[in-house]
Amino acid sequence: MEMYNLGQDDIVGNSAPRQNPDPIEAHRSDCREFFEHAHAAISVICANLDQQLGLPLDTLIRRSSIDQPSETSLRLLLSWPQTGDAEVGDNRQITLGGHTDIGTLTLLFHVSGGLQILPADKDNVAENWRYIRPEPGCALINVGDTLVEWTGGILRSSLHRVVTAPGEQARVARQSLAYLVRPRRTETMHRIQGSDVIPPLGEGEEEDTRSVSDWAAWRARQVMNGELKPRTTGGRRVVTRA
Ligand SMILES: O=C(O)CCC(=O)C(=O)O
Ligand SMILES: [Fe+2]
Repeated sequence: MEMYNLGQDDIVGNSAPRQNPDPIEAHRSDCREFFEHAHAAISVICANLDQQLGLPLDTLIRRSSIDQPSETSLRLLLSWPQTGDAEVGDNRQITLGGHTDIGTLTLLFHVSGGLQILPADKDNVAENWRYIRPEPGCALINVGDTLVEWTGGILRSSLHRVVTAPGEQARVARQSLAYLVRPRRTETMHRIQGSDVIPPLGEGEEEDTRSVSDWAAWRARQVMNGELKPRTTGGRRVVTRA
């Protein structure tokens, strides 16, 4: 697996420009347009979530504004074709290990198969992972861990991974794009207040006062050191507005 992360701040001008590889530098304005479109799509999703969560309109999108510094990025992923016998399930290679996305929302653009999720109530064994078939003309939306924390576990971030695609697709390179939305840097991990849907902190629960960046760095470190096993989190049942 090869990947390259293109920073939103770099492309839209929230920070000094970085020197990216030539094919990107030659298409800076296309990249900017991509970020703007992707952000517009995220705004629609956030507005719907605001409504469902009983929050004032724009609560969520204001926390991920495109013109404020954040760690939002566009990840370009490439998995090389698998050599050998990929038809046999056990021989499939895992090219991106099981994880949850750390930010708020992810827009995933994929054309060939290979993405799998582990349904929330299932054990992490090979036969329980399900392929997610790409739908022509559609992007896949993932909820990330930050939104789970902000909503007191109402929203769910699912464990997912990339393996060799089924059938003949195993013989072609797989390319995908993940627009990984992170909150603006000034935001904290405090649970969102002012909603009658998001539960208040319960007994024994403590407010997480860390900045989103400190929290994300801590979490990534924990996963890397093996102290935290990535798993699906959140998904509390609540009554939402019609
Ligand atoms: O390439 C894919 O389909 C998934 C990528 C992904 O999960 C990620 O970059 O976080
Ligand atoms: Fe992911």
